[in-house]
Amino acid sequence: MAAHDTAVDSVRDREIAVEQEHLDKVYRRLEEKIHEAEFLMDDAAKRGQVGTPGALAERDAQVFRAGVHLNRLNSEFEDFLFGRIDLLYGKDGQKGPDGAYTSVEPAEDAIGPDGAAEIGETLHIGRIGVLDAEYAPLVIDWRAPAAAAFYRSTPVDPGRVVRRRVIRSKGRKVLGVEDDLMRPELTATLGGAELPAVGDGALMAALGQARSHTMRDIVSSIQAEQDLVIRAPAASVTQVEGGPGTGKTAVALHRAAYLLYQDRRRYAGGILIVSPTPLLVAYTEGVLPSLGEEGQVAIRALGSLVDGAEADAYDDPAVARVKGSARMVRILRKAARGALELGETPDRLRVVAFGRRVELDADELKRIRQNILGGTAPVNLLRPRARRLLLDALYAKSGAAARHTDPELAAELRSSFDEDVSAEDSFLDFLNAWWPELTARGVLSAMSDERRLGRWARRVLNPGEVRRVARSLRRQELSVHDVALLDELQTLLGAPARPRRKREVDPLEQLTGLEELMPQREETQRERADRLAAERTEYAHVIVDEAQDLTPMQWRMVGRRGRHATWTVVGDPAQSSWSSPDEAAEARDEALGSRPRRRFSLTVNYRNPAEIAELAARVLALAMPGAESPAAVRSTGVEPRFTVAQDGEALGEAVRAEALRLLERVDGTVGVVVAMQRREEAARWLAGLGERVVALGSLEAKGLEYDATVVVSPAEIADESPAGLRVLYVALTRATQQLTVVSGQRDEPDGNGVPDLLRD
Ligand SMILES: Nc1ncnc2c1ncn2[C@@H]1O[C@H](COP(=O)(O)OP(=O)(O)OP(=O)(O)O)[C@@H](O)[C@H]1O
Repeated sequence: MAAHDTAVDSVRDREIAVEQEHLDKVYRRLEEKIHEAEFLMDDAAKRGQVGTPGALAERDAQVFRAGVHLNRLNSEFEDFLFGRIDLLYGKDGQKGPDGAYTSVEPAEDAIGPDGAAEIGETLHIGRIGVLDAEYAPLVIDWRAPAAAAFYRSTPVDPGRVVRRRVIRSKGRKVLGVEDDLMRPELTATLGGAELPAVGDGALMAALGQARSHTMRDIVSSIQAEQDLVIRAPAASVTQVEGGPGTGKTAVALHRAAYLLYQDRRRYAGGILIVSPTPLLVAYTEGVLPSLGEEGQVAIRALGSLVDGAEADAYDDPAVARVKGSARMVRILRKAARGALELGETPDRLRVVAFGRRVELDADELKRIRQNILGGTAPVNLLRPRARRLLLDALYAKSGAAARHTDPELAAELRSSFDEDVSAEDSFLDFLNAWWPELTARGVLSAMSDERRLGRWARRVLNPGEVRRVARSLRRQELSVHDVALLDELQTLLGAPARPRRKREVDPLEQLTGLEELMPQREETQRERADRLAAERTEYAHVIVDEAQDLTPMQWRMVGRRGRHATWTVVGDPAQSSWSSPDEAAEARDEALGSRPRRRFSLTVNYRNPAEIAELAARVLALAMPGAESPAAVRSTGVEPRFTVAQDGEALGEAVRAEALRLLERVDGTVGVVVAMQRREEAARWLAGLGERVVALGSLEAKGLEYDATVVVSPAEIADESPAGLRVLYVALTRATQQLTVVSGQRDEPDGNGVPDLLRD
């Protein structure tokens, strides 16, 4: 080893030892706190044995606090200290509108004339804050205002930061440090000794790591432009655009954690994160617990937003195009009302009142129905009105009204008439049949009858569209697009009155603190989020990921969940798989209303190496001429690979061989992206290759990433739908390291195997 390397290593070792010392101190403090918490619980349990109401209440409060504390400490114990900044002397910052400190300039005399500067303050940053026994911070929470400098400082705009350090640790052991000097021109000293810098920067180390099937948090390497979004004030709408791999999903998730930290009370109303697919939900939902949240956040796929529905099937593009379009609103309105006539609708009402037979015939009933439906109120909620108008008509027909002129007597007579008639079985049976309680599922399946749907969709859909939609609704399973229709129907029908669940009053149940501590009663974060979500119909903040993909009907569905919310909307128009972006934009504007918007854009691609980004840019130029690709932050020197296969069996063999080859070359995951109709076939091609490799339909690849990907037949993917080129762009931007494109004949590969669509 060269002398120079040895010297570097010894500096590194010394710096690691310095951080180890600090981490040890933090752990000692955490242990003290755990002992305190345990003592409190113990003490509380003893008091509990006394059993007086006062002691019980006190025990409850203490146990609760101790329990929460212990839970937090235990779950945050791993790897929670990750950063450090060394700052010049300066004034305390002032909070800007986004909660970050704005006044970050050093004091006037912080830097000497010769560029010498003494470090005035050192802050350590972690996933939660820890104070020492004197209440001085040992670690500050990454979301605290003072931590913003860790993310925002750059050599161009360093503020007070001289050195930013990322600390890597595992359990109690510090493994490494990576420094960035923000003011390399200074001769900075700390406690009289020169301030050293080691490592090549933490970002690159993070980006080069192998990918697993779940996303990691990026708290130790959030970049300045991302931090601005994460801490943007929650008022109104925060709109974020950025190309593939610019961290939109990561930023959206960290923003949820930040908002909760910053205003826990407000966001106890819940944060909803809407994701396009269950795969992306599964990929991202692990990120939040590691950020220390407690279940106020619900991550839902578009197909699971409606209670009781869990859809992940896709309609074929032609059907999806109709079902997602705002044209459906008119059809559903008709269906919700027309469905009243579906059963055996009686065409005559006969009752006996005051000893006489009174009857309404078909014409009279029809008029009454039209009168009731004149307004826009939800159909199920019109039932009381239906009852009243029927009674009015029966009363008028009975001639009883003529018997009394005295208003008081007339009113009495009328009410005893109503009582008489309403108690009659024949009247109740009639009402149930003539104005049945409708369910959204029932109406949706009524739409599967082609003739009926044709009537409801007259002048909205053409006969071909009616046929395809009706046929798709005859399938057993719900599709993702059906869910937005269900939600619309639920609004049009009005919720049937649901009996409120009564909570058993069990004194033990009320001891929330005990719940926290007893393992058998502990809810997982998922369960808690599910329960809170089920009880919630609206949220305090709604985050929409991959927003470019929401159809107009989906925007309406999501909009209902955030009528009074603030919003964060992240997306990339170039990745939109919806064929009519203008129509979707209109629906989005309707959902977001006139709230003011703040726009941000993210410009750096952290996922794809330059070699892959460059290939994808060719497709972007076809899909959206003039659109700019984000700049790739690194390059690997490995060019994308092209292979050619005949369609059919040879294609499967070529794909399998490529997947095997890539499995040997990367440590993490391999994703094989095929056109939607080849999904099942592709799963068979890859059978037995193990869990590291996954087959995906083109639409399922949204938002995900793999160490290596195989994109199968670009032409097939591009031809799938009018938005096919944009879907292909998504497919080509999933790899963090290596990409192989397998072409079939249809791709018209050239002599090098490069398909027509990907040629320069
Ligand atoms: N500051 C960062 N530090 C480390 N990794 C980062 C950073 N920002 C983004 N990444 C990584 O880059 C990858 C892409 O991020 P993410 O999936 O959030 O991008 P995206 O903009 O949502 O992409 P797409 O539009 O393709 O879905 C992820 O692996 C993420 O962890």
